[in-house]
Amino acid sequence: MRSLQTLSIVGCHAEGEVGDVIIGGIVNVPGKTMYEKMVHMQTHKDHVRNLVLNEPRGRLAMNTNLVLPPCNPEADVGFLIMESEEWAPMSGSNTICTTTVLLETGMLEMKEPTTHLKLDTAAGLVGVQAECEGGKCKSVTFDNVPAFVDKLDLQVDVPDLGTVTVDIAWGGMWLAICDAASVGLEVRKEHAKKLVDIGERIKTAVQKLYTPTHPENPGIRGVSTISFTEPLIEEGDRKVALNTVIVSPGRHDRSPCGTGTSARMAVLHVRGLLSIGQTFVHRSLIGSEFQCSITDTTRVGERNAVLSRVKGRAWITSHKQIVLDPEDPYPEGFRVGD
Ligand SMILES: O=C(O)[C@H]1NCC[C@@H]1O
Repeated sequence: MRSLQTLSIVGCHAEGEVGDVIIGGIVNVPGKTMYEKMVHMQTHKDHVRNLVLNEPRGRLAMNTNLVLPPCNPEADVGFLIMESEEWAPMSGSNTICTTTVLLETGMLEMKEPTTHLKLDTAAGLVGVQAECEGGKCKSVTFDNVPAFVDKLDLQVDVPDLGTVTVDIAWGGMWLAICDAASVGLEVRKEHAKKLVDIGERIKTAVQKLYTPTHPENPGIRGVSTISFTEPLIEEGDRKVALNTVIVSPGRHDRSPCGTGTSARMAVLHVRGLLSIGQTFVHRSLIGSEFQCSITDTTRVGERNAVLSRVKGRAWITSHKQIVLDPEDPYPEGFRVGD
């Protein structure tokens, strides 16, 4: 069969959030770093992201990862992350999916009971520890790039809503973090549509007001997602909280969101609510969990930052090939906004 593009993909989800993985069909991407490769794809090959994520091949609530040889000599493998509106520098659920696929397909050697890997991402090197048993990757723990607070209590005027207070933090992506109760909402499925609607409106207002910039890479700028949070509660010696992250153009992350979790841990640490080594469990809208902690503090440029560890699970859901017929009238797919 003739095809303008043939991509071999392993379907996967981490704690409910889809992170498919392209394991074949794209031979090389120019660039000396994963960040340069990401920018190359963004600039010259964004049609790949559209092809896999838009209808009729994709859908709004999913991501796709592209496995590549690493640039950093310390890394075992590199990967780029495609989300509905952007190429993300880093993503927690996608790290867990990509690791699971690499090990369960034999692309990288699985060592039981523990496989240690270093993944090269556009945001930096991410250390991964996979607990493996009987050929299954039972869980993936990753040491995220340093997370830090950019602004606490930023006041933003949101049309038809009023003044909303958010924290701005970096956890591999830039997030606005907002107490759900402060806008009259709760993190539960009954409020899912309202959370999306109000979340997108707050995020747009934040984007107009303020642009956070990564101190080590000025190309990484601007808030991508918003996390609505419920208060921290104590469960024995663990701290537990519910959150949901709204991913543009308007849907819930099904997982607790790894980048959001690291960003929230940075905020909790600065506010004196989470100390180094304490277990933090972050729950999603569907009740799935990441087990997390702060392992240490560090510096990023002039800022205090935390080293955060996040653990979650992923499952392979399919093996498929995506093709593009040269006569397909929608080579980049479409969205209808419903
Ligand atoms: O886990 C995360 O970091 C993410 N999940 C999908 C959107 C975010 O990248």
